[in-house]
Amino acid sequence: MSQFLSKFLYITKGHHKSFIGMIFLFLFISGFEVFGTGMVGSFIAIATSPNSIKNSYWLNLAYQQLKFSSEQQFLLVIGLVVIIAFYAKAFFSFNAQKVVFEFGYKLKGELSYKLMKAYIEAPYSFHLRINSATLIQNVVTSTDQFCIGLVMPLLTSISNSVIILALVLLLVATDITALIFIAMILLVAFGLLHPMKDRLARWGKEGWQASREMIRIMNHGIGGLKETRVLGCESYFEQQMEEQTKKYALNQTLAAGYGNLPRYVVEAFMISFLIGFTLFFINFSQQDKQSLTAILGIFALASIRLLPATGNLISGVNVIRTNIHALDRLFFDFKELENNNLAADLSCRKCSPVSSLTRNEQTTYFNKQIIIDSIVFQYPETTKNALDEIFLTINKGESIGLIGKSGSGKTTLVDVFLGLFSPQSGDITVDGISIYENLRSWQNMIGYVPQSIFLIDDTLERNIAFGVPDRIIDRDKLKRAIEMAQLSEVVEQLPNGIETIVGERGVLLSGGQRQRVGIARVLYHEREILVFDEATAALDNETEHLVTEATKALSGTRTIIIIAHRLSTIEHCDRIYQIDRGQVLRSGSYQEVVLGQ
Ligand SMILES: Nc1ncnc2c1ncn2[C@@H]1O[C@H](COP(=O)(O)OP(=O)(O)OP(=O)(O)O)[C@@H](O)[C@H]1O
Repeated sequence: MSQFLSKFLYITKGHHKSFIGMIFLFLFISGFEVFGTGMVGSFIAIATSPNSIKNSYWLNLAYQQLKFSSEQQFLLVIGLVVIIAFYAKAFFSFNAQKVVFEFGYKLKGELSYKLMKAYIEAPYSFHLRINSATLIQNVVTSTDQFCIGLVMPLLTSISNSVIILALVLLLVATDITALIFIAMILLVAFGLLHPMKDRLARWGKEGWQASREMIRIMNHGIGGLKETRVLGCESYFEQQMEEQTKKYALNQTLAAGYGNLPRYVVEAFMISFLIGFTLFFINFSQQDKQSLTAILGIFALASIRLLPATGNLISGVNVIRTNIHALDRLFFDFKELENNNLAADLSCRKCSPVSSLTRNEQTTYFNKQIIIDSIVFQYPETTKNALDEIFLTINKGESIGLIGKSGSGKTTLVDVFLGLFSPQSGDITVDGISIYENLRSWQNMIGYVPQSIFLIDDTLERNIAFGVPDRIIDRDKLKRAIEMAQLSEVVEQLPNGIETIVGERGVLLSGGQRQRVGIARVLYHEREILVFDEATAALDNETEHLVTEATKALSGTRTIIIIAHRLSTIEHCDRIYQIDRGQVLRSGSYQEVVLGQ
């Protein structure tokens, strides 16, 4: 319980005051509820026997003090008080419900946003370990389950508990025998809950896992649709999906179905109690039948209210148990990301906070030379260094070619250079200043064209001016970038020019066209240092020639680093580094390194 509480308080940081406010609101409403219910008992008692005014201390006091002239008049006023109390209760309950919904959905929105922000800003290494299906599942479903399946039921359960407690007190004040019966019923009801606790949590968790698997299977089957179709392995994914949908349906059915079981049992118990109590009263109590009518009046009404409140409380607790895994998931991710960021900051030796800098601000200046100085980098859970004291120098305006066998460390070197991985030792300096002093500023100088270009399902224009709001897209810059990336002809042929939607991951474009969009993107963003990771791999010979010409034209004005498999694309480079097992094997001009002259 204390663990639940500490996790809950951690996730709902900043909302604790609203929680306390709502609890007070529930207390206030239950006051109306109990007062109204108590008055109904008195109303029935006076209606059936006007003498009961004299038998009750409070009724008699009110009757005398307010100077009523007749019992009918008193009954009329009590009736009106009951009606007003219930209308007021209905009004406040409706608004309290609204407050609960507003709070729950607002919290869901906030958590989804916070989680997305935490994921997108998480160290790159975090994303190498976690499947994107889990992230989507957490942002969309786990936040839903936490807010709608845990926070809201928790609030309504608190409200129901307050009502139950108040009604029980009212019943106990009416007749002490009731205390024993009520205590027994509640004990049995909660006793029924206990053995189901772990099962409900398990069903909830397995249902969640099945829905995460469903997203993963969709990603795999549809994401690789071409391969799926050509290999004819649709049934493989269909079967996997069928398995998971069945698992999901089974677990959800069990959780939802058994979650309601105690409610029905309590209902049956309550009726047994009413009948049992009446029989007990008739046979053993010394009081007259009229007081039985009055007592039963209160009990019947209290039961009408007590029943749903108890049923709702039990269902609420069960819903919470089913969704408790969402609390664990969110807590785990928020904590892990917090620790990761802390660790990243610490391992980033001289790192200063970078978030205050926007993407175009720059405090790093590059006039002479970049030195990659004895960088050592090892991937987590591996024993070998992917980069082993690698040393490179890059002068401003130079074009550098990186070559080497597959697995030699070229991509890792570029990832460290881009600031995605923090090295275990060594440094990267720009004119003598470490890039780790302000990583964001360093990244603001770099444009990157990866092996596989990520295109959003949007217009060509938004894909090139990636991440720039429409209203500040610079059309001249866009036109220049399109021309330089040899895309003008492609744009002319597209049905809506730069307004053409390129489809998910750019499926409406050819591989070479996608690459050129990636190149146009870095050119649009006018970064000083350009990194091409096998950017020409998907180009046909003619386009490759055109793009190489374009990059060649940038030589001297930009500093360029190219990882190339086709040696012809780096012929024009000022210097070639041959990488082998995370170290520089050879360096020099194209003639020296590639041709061995
Ligand atoms: N996420 C990772 N976790 C563990 N090891 C990795 C990871 N990524 C790469 N490696 C390993 O690091 C080494 C260098 O890989 P890298 O991708 O940098 O090579 P590369 O020269 O770019 O290869 P290629 O030309 O095939 O792209 C390889 O041994 C590879 O297996």
